[in-house]
Amino acid sequence: MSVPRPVLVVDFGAQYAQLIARRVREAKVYSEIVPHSMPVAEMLAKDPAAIILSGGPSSVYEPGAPQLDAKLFDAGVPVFGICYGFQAMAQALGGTVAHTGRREFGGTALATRPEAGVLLRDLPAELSVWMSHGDCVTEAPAGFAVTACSPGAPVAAFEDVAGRRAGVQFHPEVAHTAHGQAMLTRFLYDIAGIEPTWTMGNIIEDQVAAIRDKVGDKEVICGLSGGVDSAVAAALVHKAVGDQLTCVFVDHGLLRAGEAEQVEQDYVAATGIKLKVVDAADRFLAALDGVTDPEDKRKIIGREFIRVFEAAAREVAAAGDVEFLVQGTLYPDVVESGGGTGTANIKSHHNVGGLPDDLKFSLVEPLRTLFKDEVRQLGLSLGLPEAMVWRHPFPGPGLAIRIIGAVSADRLAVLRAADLIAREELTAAGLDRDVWQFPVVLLADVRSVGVQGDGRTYGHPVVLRPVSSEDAMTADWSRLPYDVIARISTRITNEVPEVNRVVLDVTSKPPGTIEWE
Ligand SMILES: Nc1ncnc2c1ncn2[C@@H]1O[C@H](COP(=O)(O)OP(=O)(O)OP(=O)(O)O)[C@@H](O)[C@H]1O
Ligand SMILES: O=c1[nH]c(=O)c2[nH+]cn([C@@H]3O[C@H](COP(=O)(O)O)[C@@H](O)[C@H]3O)c2[nH]1
Ligand SMILES: NC(=O)CC[C@H](N)C(=O)O
Ligand SMILES: [Mg+2]
Repeated sequence: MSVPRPVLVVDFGAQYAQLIARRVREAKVYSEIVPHSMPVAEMLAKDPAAIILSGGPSSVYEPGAPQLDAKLFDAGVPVFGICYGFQAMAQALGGTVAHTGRREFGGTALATRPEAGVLLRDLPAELSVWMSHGDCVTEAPAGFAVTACSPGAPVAAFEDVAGRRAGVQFHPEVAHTAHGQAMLTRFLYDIAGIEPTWTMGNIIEDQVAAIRDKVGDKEVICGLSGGVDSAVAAALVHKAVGDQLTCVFVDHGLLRAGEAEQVEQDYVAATGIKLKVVDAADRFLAALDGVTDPEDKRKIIGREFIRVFEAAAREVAAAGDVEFLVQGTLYPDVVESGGGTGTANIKSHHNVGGLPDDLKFSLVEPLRTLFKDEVRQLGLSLGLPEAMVWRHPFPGPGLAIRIIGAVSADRLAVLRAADLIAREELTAAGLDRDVWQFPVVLLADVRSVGVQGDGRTYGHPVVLRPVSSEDAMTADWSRLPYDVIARISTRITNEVPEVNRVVLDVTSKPPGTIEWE
């Protein structure tokens, strides 16, 4: 298999390094992330087609800030700097970076001179871009044309087209920057001269080869949830090692109505992969008894999953232990669990931060650097049914992190009933594909007074949390039609006796997250 020349994304500790790599893939160009600490000679040894310098939390002029070795520019490789990378590039090439006291965060108006370069050509002269900076470039290096400015950044973009170098203060990689993808492709195709030849097919080939290499002739189990990520991971592993794979579906008692039955029937029918179903509801509920702290719940669930996989592995293996566990882990699971370069722990996803310390399996996670929409495309390429590929995400810890308070069988039954109504009404309104995910949350320790049938009630509220998103990294609350919300509210309060109030969550992410715990 020939390895294409990579576009290297040099990570300066950015929130969005993976997002840059993902946008490059979207432009059908192969990319790899490398740490800023990698020596330039090592970067150049990879024969990069171009180099993109990411953002980062430091200030270039502070002692100890990650520096850019000017030797990078001697090799003639095309370079694109973003935010910190733009500032580091300016400094290394003799421009000036300063702290002017004017910070810009979020949507910012950009005034451009499209004709002065290539990057912004044919784009509007006024653009709304996403900024996140406190420092700015006040003077471009010699030989660079200034192609844009904003109220807080006198030099918001520069280009040296002949030298195949450009940079921007804003973030073209985030969905909120207008024409961001167009700018990145301009750099890749028109400045760096790269041909768009890389496809998802390459991911499949590469991963299948890597899995074969890692697993050899050993037995493998895969945690299968019925969600798209594990279905795609299992399909890849099945392609690589065939019948050495057994999938294990854990019914932990925290599932939604009808879910276990659906996985048991549909999955095997659609894929023909061996499936083992484990009923582990009692042990999960016992382990969660009385636990209210979200992180405690997540760690307990992560541990119990592994214990169940271990027991299942002992039954699956004809001889000896099963060494490998496949999980459908995606990049947002990793970065939210604090697994990025210097990133914070937001919540421990059960399959990453919630894994027990004594984990003995070697993990096989072919989707670990990808985002959900890429995984969906992969699923379609692998021939999985549309209904499986477009299913809304459902978190592994299930309804346990949608009951705010301790988890019990009674509370689960209440939430399950309310959740089913919300799902039914969303589907009936034909809105499934307009919504990314629709958690229903039970505020189990909160009660409020109501009046029903002329009598007083003292019941629990549920929260409707429909959101729109592209990759779960950021999200907004879905503007569902009021009549759909009204129907859901009426049905829940009529049909679920314990619930006498329905509220709507109108928080974006950030500052909220999608799930409440
Ligand atoms: N009930 C379950 N039984 C077995 N494995 C599970 C279960 N729930 C989650 N997992 C494992 O944990 C991984 C992460 O869960 P996650 O919910 O993020 O992915 P998914 O369920 O595959 O896809 P989706 O995000 O669409 O729900 C899964 O890919 C799977 O390997
Ligand atoms: O498998 C999972 N295990 C987990 O522990 C977990 N926590 C959150 N999620 C899902 O991840 C996405 C982002 O969630 P948040 O905005 O709530 O952080 C959303 O799609 C969430 O449903 C999880 N999935
Ligand atoms: N997002 C970034 O890369 C920020 C760069 C630098 N820390 C600044 O504040 O200007
Ligand atoms: Mg899931």
